Amino acid sequence: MILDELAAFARKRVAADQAKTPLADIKAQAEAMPKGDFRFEKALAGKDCAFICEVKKASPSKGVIDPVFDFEAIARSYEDAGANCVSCLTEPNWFLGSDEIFKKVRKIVTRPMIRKDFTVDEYQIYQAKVLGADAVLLICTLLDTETIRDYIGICDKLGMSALVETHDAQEMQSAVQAGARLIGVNNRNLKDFTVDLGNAAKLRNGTPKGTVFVAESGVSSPEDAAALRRTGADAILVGEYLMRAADKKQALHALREAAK
Ligand SMILES: O=C(O)c1ccccc1NCC(=O)[C@H](O)[C@H](O)COP(=O)(O)O
Repeated sequence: MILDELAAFARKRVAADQAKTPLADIKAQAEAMPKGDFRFEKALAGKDCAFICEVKKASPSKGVIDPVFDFEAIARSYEDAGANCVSCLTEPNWFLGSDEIFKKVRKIVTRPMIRKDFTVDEYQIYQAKVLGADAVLLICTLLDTETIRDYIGICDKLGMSALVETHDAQEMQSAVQAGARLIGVNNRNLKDFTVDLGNAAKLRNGTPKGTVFVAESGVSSPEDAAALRRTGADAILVGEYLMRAADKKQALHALREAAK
């Protein structure tokens, strides 16, 4: 399964990074920074549907999405379009992302940013903080409940948000038990890449009151955004649709209008 490969490669990357900068050092760097104010989750908790706009060149399911990938121009257009938050992939092998891209996007974007990677080690949370991230992704398929709780605890100390991603009822239960405040439902099945926008609707009721609920993946039209909003999404994470849009400002405007 691709997720196992992504996780195995993430562990290798962590080992290589640790050889250069040990855990104690990256942790000290992160803890010396001003504590964040959880602005990622706050930015998604308004009364209107919020949008997390993603910067990604490629994905395992789609291959290369944007061969030109002028990520600085993309970042500028998301900023100008009023994205509530920005997601930036740093996974290098399948998504063709990098920490360097994240840092450059960070310089352009004033909105809260999530470092989108496959978190398998606490090291990556400290690394994300040092990169300037406001949030990290914790995928339930890759982490047990206890580990998710521990990682949320690390994020809390740093003032960062944790977007805890689920795909089924069991994972939703794990996210809730771990104390997640920001829960995503991935509409894409990461085992076979099929997309079912109904997945978010199916799992919406499993989230406790006060949780910020994010519908992730598979939005390919304003009608999709409208449907997800009707199911109770507080926020929608959109990647490919915006990446392929020639006019990102207009595309985000249309999604926002539809989700009113
Ligand atoms: O998108 C994939 O192919 C994929 C495969 C394996 C693990 C994760 C994957 N996607 C990561 C994402 O979370 C999406 O980039 C994100 O939800 C946006 O999805 P979309 O709007 O469909 O581009």
